[in-house]
Amino acid sequence: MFSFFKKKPEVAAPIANPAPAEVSNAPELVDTSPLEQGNWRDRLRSSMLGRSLGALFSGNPKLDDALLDELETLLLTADVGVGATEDLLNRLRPKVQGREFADAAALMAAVRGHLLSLLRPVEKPLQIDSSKKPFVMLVVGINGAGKTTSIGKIARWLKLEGQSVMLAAGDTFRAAAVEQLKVWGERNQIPVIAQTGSADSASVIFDGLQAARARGADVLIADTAGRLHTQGGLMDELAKVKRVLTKLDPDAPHETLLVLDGNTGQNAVSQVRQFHQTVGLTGLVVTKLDGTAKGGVIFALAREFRIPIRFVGVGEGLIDLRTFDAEEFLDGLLPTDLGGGAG
Ligand SMILES: Nc1nc2c(ncn2[C@@H]2O[C@H](COP(=O)(O)OP(=O)(O)OP(=O)(O)O)[C@@H](O)[C@H]2O)c(=O)[nH]1
Repeated sequence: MFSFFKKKPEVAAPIANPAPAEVSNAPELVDTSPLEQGNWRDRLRSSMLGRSLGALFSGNPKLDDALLDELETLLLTADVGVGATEDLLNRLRPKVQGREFADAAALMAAVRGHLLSLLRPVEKPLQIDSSKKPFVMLVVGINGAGKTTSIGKIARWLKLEGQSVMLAAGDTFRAAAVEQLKVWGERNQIPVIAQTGSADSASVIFDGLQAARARGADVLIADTAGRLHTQGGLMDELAKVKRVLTKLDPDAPHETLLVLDGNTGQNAVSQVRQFHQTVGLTGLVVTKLDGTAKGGVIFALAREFRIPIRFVGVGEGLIDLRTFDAEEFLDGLLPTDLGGGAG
């Protein structure tokens, strides 16, 4: 018998199931503009990778081995990772030695082309499969990565796309996280299923799925408590959440998203590995790329795991989410003012 039948779920927001047409008129929505795909450059320009590549390639430097050594150091420092850096350098070195690049801008264009080829395979936007009703998204990650904030942003985006969304407050460790989720829900008229005094995340999420089914919601997004990927017991709890969901829907969750702080550096690689082993990830969200994140870890992750990057977080506000677009990301990250053939 499951202990999660004992607690009575609490619904923290109006149980409205608005038709898509009502959504954009809902007065509670703070901002009804869709996700902006523009202004990536504004948001990403302070990243270390962008700034240091700009400095390296400006002033038309001599194209030689010393420049490539500097490029190598720069990429490693910006968390691009040893594998991805070596791949790039192994391609560039013979071309630089054979004087195939007319100037720094042409070399920069080759760097961009290589980085783009790394990111292309992970540029797979989230698709909500309407045959799964509700489509269940489980959101996991370490403490403070930005899970709850990202859920608020994704929920708002889905609602603007015409989906009816419900949230399950499965972060039962941190009372403030439940409150935070309720605030996101209230602002966007999205029901939030929570339990008072429950320590069992699986229980809340199970209730959430039952409630979402009962109300015919299109999407259920389940928050979970932050945990270190090295904490075996807490990781087991996530596996339990998955098991419990399959009691109601053998295919659930349909999307398991790991939220990663873009400032985490190479540790992100071990986070992805551990979470993937425990819950089988289907997508990544990389947050806080608007700050001074080094910005390179996305390349390391793309090369190592090829798990789709669904979204990136570029700020704390509800609209500060972007569906991952490799070209836009590179345009935002890489310097543009070298002149010549860097386009
Ligand atoms: N600048 C910036 N801040 C962000 C972004 N995403 C989240 N944050 C901030 O990061 C902090 C942590 O976010 P939460 O959403 O509470 O993180 P969490 O993973 O739910 O945290 P736990 O519940 O402790 O595991 C908050 O101050 C957010 O405003 C982002 O894309 N950019």
